[in-house]
Amino acid sequence: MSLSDRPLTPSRKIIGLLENEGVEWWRSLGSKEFAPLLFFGKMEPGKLSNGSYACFSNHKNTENKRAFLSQSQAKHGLQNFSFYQAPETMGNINGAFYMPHHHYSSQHSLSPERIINHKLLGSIPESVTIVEVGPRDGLQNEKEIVPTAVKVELIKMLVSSGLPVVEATSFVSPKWIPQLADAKDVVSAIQGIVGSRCPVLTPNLKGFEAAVSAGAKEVAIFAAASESFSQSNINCSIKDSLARYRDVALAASNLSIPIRGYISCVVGCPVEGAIPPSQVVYVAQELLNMGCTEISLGDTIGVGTPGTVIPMLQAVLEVVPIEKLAVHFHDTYGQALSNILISLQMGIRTIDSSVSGLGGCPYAKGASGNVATEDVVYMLNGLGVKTNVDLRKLIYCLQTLSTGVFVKCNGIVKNMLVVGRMVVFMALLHSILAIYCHL
Ligand SMILES: CC(C)(COP(=O)([O-])OP(=O)([O-])OC[C@H]1O[C@@H](n2cnc3c(N)ncnc32)[C@H](O)[C@@H]1OP(=O)([O-])[O-])[C@@H](O)C(=O)NCCC(=O)NCCSC(=O)C[C@@](C)(O)CC(=O)[O-]
Repeated sequence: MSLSDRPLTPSRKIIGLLENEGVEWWRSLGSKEFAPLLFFGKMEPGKLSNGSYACFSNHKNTENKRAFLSQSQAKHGLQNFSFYQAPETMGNINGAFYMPHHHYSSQHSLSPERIINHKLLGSIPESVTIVEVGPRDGLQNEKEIVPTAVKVELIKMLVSSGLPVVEATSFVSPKWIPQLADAKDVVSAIQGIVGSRCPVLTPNLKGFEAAVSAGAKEVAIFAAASESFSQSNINCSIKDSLARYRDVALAASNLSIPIRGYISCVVGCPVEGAIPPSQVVYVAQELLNMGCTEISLGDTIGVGTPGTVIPMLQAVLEVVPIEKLAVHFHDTYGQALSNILISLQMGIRTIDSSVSGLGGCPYAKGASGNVATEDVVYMLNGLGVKTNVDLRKLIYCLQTLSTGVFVKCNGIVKNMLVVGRMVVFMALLHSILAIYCHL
């Protein structure tokens, strides 16, 4: 679950209108606290009962102030409320979202000096590189195929939020992953992008050559620490995969193309269960030897806890320099942030994540999405760690995902491109409710 999906809780209770005029008006009613709020789903008046006021306003509405509701009004007035809509936001959903103009701001109460000297925080790096994997890891897992133009738009929005690396797609067999069959078009369309690196996955030389001719400047190969997972994911043994990857790595090195190496199932496999750190170490050493510039350790099915992740990281750190390591956690059991925190405490500076927690793994049934990028950024902001990511822009991207372009529903992003379809549905629902209430 990402920030945007969470229900209102007492700790997230304050609802504010973020236009100055509205805030002043609200203040005059006695409210002292303001915070941006974002939520999805139908809003229940009861959840607004926080001793404050619920306020919704359409910025274009000259009757702006009347759109504010007092708490008691809110209880009765929400079925047809107008809501704040940022000028740049598309869509209109009855009770669906509230666009914040402000950052979510997580704060810390320690000065930089105190953080450095703190016994638990002192080893956390000053800055972290976030590798956004949503367009690849997220979209490869969607049941419906997302149109190329939408993918490209998503990548551009992610880049514009300041993410330094946005993994764009995979040059894999379209028979295996039809969702990414348009890899060539996606890569061609993002050629003008500046400011972020956009690597792509390549499972073999065929994929590597296609990626390079489409314009890819960085690639990633993906091995596994589990024999069964290697078979189901890339249809060969670990040993054979490493042989294939040596060819790719050599070709990449000849063209001075940086190559990242993934290792899947670093703590657990859907078939084999617990994976011993020694298996991860073996694959990591091989990837390093063939020239990988970075190694990303994937808890593919999200079963790791600090109890398994720490020994695995300690073992890998014996062979891979820390600056070459990245971590890639899925959030099946809500352990991703704790695993990231301990990775940071161990000095790791590269974190993979996926906007809105998109993802899963086509070959690991039940694996939930990657840790949500917005949650990672929120935590890092709170720790005073620099990421270069503008959380407001990221949230805007996420909202576009959830409203104009996709609708997120029970953890699955369904490609809708159907603001229209949705609005019609909502209008119908609204009419039915109105008739029902009238009767
Ligand atoms: C590896 C293969 C290709 C082997 O697939 P295969 O069927 O064993 O290979 P093949 O060499 O026998 O080829 C079969 C067909 O695929 C074609 N082919 C072969 N290679 C390519 C290519 N590169 N691009 C396009 N087409 C390709 C090839 O030309 C042939 O076409 P046909 O003659 O039948 O018409 C296949 O198993 C595959 O594509 N697997 C992809 C699996 C995948 O993408 N998994 C998800 C990514 S990994 C992941 O998500 C984990 C990660 C990274 O996020 C970290 C974590 O969380 O753990």
